[in-house]
Amino acid sequence: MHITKMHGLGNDFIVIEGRVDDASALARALCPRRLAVGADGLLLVEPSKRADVRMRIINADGSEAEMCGNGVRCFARYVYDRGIVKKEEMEIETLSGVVRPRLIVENGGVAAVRVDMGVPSFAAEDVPVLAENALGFEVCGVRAASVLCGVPHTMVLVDSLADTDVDGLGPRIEKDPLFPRGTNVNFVELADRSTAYMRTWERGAGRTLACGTGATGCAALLHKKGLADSAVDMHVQAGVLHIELAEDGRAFMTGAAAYVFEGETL
Ligand SMILES: N[C@@H](CCC[C@H](N)C(=O)O)C(=O)O
Repeated sequence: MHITKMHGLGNDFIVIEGRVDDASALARALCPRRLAVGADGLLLVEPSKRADVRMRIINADGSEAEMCGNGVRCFARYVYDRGIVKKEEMEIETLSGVVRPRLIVENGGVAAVRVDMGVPSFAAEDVPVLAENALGFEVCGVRAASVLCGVPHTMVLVDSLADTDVDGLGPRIEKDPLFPRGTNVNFVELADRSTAYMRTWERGAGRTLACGTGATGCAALLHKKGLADSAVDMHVQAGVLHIELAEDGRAFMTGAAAYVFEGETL
């Protein structure tokens, strides 16, 4: 099987075209690090009746997620570079709806990708604890807030990321009964109104180096709480995601999408 390895700020994916019989089993076979190719998830390229192309994201543990922010930037670059979609602005169908990436092309190459991520939701049907959500609620002994940005996210504001036990607290919050679908967990240290630092523990993938839907959802939460402006640089471990929040609630994420290698599985 032909595979392409890509990453968005260190959040890495194996991109596969063509029919896959058991995507969950394939993710569990290919994603383990050291033992296989190694990745946070699979991105499957499929035809779409509603958009230019369809993206499926399968987490490393075999579960299927509704959306993936870093993944959709990689995916957009992939389908553009291969002529599967011959447009710099395209529509990609995901399980959470249609997202709209725009490729930023410089000197004939894709320098970055800006994605219209839609409107992050704080609605009662999307996040389980709306009444307290805007100001935070208690989970696993810490204050948190939730947002749906394609996938469910929980944000914990911390004074110091260096003093935060991401690997200890992350999996406990991910599986807390408060979140029937599970949740991604983002620990955020706010530096000023337009700069934040974050570390993420992902549902179905564990600790990752970056999370696009997480950065977008957290910027939207910070803005909603009055703690941040409408443009925020979210610093993840391997770089920066720039998030812009429009008056109508839409969120735009801009960041890199890079190739690692291509190859054939044995
Ligand atoms: N890393 C992604 C999110 C991938 C899905 C997530 N693990 C989930 O199950 O919700 C991103 O960049 O958004």
